[in-house]
Amino acid sequence: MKNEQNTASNTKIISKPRIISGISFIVLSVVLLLSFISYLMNWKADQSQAGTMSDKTVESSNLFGKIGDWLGNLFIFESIGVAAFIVAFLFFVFGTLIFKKNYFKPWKTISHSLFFICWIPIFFGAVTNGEGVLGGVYGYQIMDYLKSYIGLVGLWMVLLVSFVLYFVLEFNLRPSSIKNKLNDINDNTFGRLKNMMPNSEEEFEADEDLEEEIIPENPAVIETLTPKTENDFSNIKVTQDFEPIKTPNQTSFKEETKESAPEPIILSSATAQPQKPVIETPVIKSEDDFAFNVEIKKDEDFPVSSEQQKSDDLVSRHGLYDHKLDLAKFQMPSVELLKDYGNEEITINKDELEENKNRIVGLLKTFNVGISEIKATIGPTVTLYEIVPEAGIRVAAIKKLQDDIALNLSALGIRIIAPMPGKGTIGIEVPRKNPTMVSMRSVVASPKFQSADMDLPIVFGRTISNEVFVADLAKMPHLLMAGATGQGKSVGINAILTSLIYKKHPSELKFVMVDPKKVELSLYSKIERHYLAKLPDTEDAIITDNAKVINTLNSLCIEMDDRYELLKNAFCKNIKEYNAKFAQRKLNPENGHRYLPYIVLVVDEFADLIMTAGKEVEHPIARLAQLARAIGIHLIVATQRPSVNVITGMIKANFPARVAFRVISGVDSKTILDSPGAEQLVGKGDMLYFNGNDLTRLQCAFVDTPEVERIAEFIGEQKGYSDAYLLPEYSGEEASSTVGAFDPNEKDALFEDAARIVISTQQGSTSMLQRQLKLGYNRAGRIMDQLEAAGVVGGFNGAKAREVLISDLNSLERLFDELKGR
Ligand SMILES: Nc1ncnc2c1ncn2[C@@H]1O[C@H](COP(=O)(O)OP(=O)(O)OP(=O)(O)O)[C@@H](O)[C@H]1O
Repeated sequence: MKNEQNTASNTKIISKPRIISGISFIVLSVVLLLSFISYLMNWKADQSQAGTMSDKTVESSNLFGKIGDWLGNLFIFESIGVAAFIVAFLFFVFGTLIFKKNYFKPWKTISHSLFFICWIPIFFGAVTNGEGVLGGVYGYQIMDYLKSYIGLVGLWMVLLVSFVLYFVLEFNLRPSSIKNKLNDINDNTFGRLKNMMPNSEEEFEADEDLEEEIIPENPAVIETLTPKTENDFSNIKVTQDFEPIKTPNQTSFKEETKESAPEPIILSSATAQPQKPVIETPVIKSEDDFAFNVEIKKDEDFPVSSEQQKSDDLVSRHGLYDHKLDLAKFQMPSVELLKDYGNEEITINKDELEENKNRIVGLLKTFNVGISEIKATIGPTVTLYEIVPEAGIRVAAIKKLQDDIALNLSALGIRIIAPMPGKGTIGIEVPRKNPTMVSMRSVVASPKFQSADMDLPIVFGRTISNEVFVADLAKMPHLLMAGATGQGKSVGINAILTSLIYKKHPSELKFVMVDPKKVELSLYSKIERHYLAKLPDTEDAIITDNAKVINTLNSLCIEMDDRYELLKNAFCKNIKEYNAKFAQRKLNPENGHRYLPYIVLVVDEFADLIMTAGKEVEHPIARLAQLARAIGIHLIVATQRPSVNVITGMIKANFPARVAFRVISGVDSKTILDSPGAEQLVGKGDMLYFNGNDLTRLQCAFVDTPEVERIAEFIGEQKGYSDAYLLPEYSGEEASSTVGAFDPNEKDALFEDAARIVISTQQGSTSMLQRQLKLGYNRAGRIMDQLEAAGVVGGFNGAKAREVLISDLNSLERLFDELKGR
């Protein structure tokens, strides 16, 4: 309807003079065409009549009489020979253009025509050497002129070269496109011929070869597009009422049906070259014994892409790819390997409970804080007293009493949570006199952990309400741990590693272990050929030398980049999708695809590393922390000294999940958790877990060294891989040059504004800073260097913009605070 209206309005726009001139041009083109044809047929007679226009006694043999003669003589004989037909054609083109019909592209048509109007007469002049009318006088004379200058051979060369050049320039012909065209022709003709022979083995192989040639990189992704047009025949139903068409002869309608039905097109993502599949045509035999081929497109008729077909075939022959097959007999460690520490049931000491309650109530009363309700929840290490204050009592007033309450209860580790998140209460955590130990065995055996449907489940221990607490490292996606010496950090790391080992097969998980203290992680060397990753040509998988850490971190960055490349080629968003696709045999190992295990980097004493290697360690860690989550590299970084020069803003910004064991001061607690509280913990695995939003107090599960040893031995005794998982080689020269340390005194006045612009636009570009802040290049460049030194952006990256290392403005503000504190 809309189209009709459009056409109607289009017709109305054409004015009468336009119609008249359009028709005139078209009529003139027809007159010219017929006159020229007629002239060519009788040119000798017609030519002899030239100049007898006014003589009525002389009769013309041209279709258009003497005018026809005259036109033919003028355009063909006296000028451009048969190229005159192009003039007639141009008149026709002008006519259609006046009618606003876009049958021809005006400038292209004119330029093509002009070329041939020049070339054809000379060509025919050279072929006929001036005999006849094909080249016209113009053609002959130009040819003659050229011949006298450049000779006959030169003339032909000019003609040929100009002809070839014309095609090359006009149609943008290049050797590659010619090859593609030839392939197309080959595909369309020979391919079709082959397709006409169903079940032919050669046909399948040929297609497969062709497919492989076209999509070498990623043969897996082929989309099938089914054009849904008005002509789509998918809804045609052959019913019993169908009356066969009766014709006396044997007739086939196959050709006709094919023409009208649109053919499905297979578009390969790599080449986007359409290929036409064969559609089977059922043959209906009519009474009259003629073959009537009807095409019915059913869903199953739509071709499955050959890659899909291939992977389906492979899966049906060999089943899904099993990454565990190399170590098919590997036995996961049993819970029995962990020590049973006896009864872990929480015993309620009513006297202790009552005493604490009375003290709290009494104390609050002396400070005029009325309580309407009090409730106790007993956990393994602390008891949580939840208070509902009387109406009108300010939370801040209770918060202020924290020290007084602690003093009065004469207990370490009192923590006041005012208000309790999600509840209308105030929480007071009071450590128990006899805490219950949480064994690793009890939490590993718990249904919550056993049935945890997570990529990298970690069972930390138990919450304040004695529930098993399980978190997914893959979601964190990196973990920062801090705690003063002797407070349970090493046990915590062992608990994390043990949880992962209990849940993941060696083919699914690899650890890169950095242990500057040399003794903490040495137990794990026994599982080197099962669970550890290392640099090629290194002896020990567990890295104790700080110089080697830099190489390993940079090698992990290369592994990360390689993995991103693999994911990109496989059109996958994350490692999970990628591995699933690999298991379905959709990714060809010959193209570098492989099953990707998760890699967990564990750094036991980060402070030590930062002190010795500084930015050289900080940069790759920050880079990994920022980018590695999608490709399955996760970081666990632990430190004894949570000071700001160890846990820098750049590190903190990229580690949303944090664990704090007991720390020495409130400042340390603020550094690690962004809030106080960790200094109030009681130690021995009492910890706070911060997931970026909520703070949860947990009792870490206890796993002793002999238990870890037993697990490592159990795994180490089993058949492993021939070597540890090898990381990509890294040669130190690749290390990027770094700018000096950030100096707050030399900070540009616009430093913070510039940082905010960079973070909000996520573009580390100097010219963008120039534009936004209206600065000269030098100053913008200086600010960019300062941003790099502060860890806001990455190093200079050639022509590309610098990598932005901080993802949001909140993290940036925290970095500013931290920089001010330096
Ligand atoms: N979850 C826990 N449950 C019970 N006791 C614990 C727990 N964690 C630690 N402990 C006790 O605290 C001691 C010290 O723990 P751990 O070795 O983990 O400390 P650390 O923080 O690693 O110290 P360092 O940094 O000096 O190595 C342990 O030997 C153990 O007795």
